[in-house]
Amino acid sequence: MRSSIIRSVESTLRRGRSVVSPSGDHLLRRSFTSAAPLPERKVAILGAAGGIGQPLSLLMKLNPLVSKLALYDIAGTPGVAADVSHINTRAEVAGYMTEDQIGEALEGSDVVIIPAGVPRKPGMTRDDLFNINAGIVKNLCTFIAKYCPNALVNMISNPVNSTVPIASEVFKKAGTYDEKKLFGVTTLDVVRARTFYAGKAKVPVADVNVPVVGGHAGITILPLFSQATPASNVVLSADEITALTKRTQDGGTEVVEAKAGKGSATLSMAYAGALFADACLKGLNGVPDVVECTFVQSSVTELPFFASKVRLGKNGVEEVLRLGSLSDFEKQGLESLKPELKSSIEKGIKFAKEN
Ligand SMILES: NC(=O)c1ccc[n+]([C@@H]2O[C@H](COP(=O)([O-])OP(=O)(O)OC[C@H]3O[C@@H](n4cnc5c(N)ncnc54)[C@H](O)[C@@H]3O)[C@@H](O)[C@H]2O)c1
Ligand SMILES: O=C(O)C[C@H](O)C(=O)O
Repeated sequence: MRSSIIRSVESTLRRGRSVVSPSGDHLLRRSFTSAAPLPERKVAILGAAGGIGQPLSLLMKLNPLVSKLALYDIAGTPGVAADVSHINTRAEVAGYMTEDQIGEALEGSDVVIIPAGVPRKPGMTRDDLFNINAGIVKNLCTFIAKYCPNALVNMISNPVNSTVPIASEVFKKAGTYDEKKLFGVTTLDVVRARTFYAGKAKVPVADVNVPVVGGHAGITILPLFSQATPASNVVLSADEITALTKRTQDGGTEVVEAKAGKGSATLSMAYAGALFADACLKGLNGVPDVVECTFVQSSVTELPFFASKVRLGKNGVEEVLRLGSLSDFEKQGLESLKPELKSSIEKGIKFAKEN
């Protein structure tokens, strides 16, 4: 017997409503209150045949805000595109492989999501991926500047703390940089913080919100549990907050170790990437009050890039929100993360300038 949730998803899709919401906790929340036709929106995924790329392609095919889905990878895209294209949802799917097809994949894109590059193995830091992924990201961003300079770019490839600055430099060189349109995807940190907090605070996970600020690597990931909602149903000790913070910071490593050499988070990342892309599409479509944490050009601290809550709108970033009040523990965490984040940002900028 078909469950009521499946009937509800189907009827939501028929009405052209959003299936995933940026807060991730109300799967069927409507993105529009009127029955106005949805605008055409093209999404391109670069690295679409990979561990993240495949489930992300599936989730974007399920998103009724997407009218065209372009799947690009250096290998394997025809199979992924053929497979996903059989799903009876709105998005028209096309697969592209090799650089002579990347222009067609990118042209007309509103949002470009980049999960291209190598993942970690146990014992590695995200920065250990720099040597390979910096070149991949730089090359892909050169094509973005050429074929879809106005697209919102969602950078997933690690190390995000460096790949976002690399992208900014490539776009600056090409004369296409718009700081409102470049995002490091840090949604997985928020997804993890929500899950871990709900377990300890004994509150329903679907209701939880926790801002995560800073960057996306180790101690640069700073969850603000003092701002978590709803309030905990049990008193959380300082030790418990420290443990929750550490678990959020080490969430990626927890998965890398559990996968024991077979890569890093792919399924939870695809979910998080789909939430963030959905938020970008809603912003572009004029849905009000779409707020997500993301790593962007920022003046919230003295660092040129920083993750914090950002209001998304028709042009991408509408407003970078301030951090709000922090506990003493979080203030300390903020000061401790700055040197590492600064050096990762500078490393990315230096690479892009010299190569
Ligand atoms: N931001 C985050 O929170 C987050 C979370 C998880 C993983 N990641 C990062 O995402 C990246 C991808 O992870 P994965 O598990 O999907 O890896 P994967 O190896 O499974 O897939 C990567 C894909 O990228 C493709 N690729 C390589 N070079 C390319 C190029 N020049 N153009 C297009 N495609 C190219 C590969 O063919 C492969 O299909 C890694 O760098 C990983 O560290 C980030
Ligand atoms: O940990 C990784 O290497 C992948 C990703 O950044 C994550 O947070 O899961």
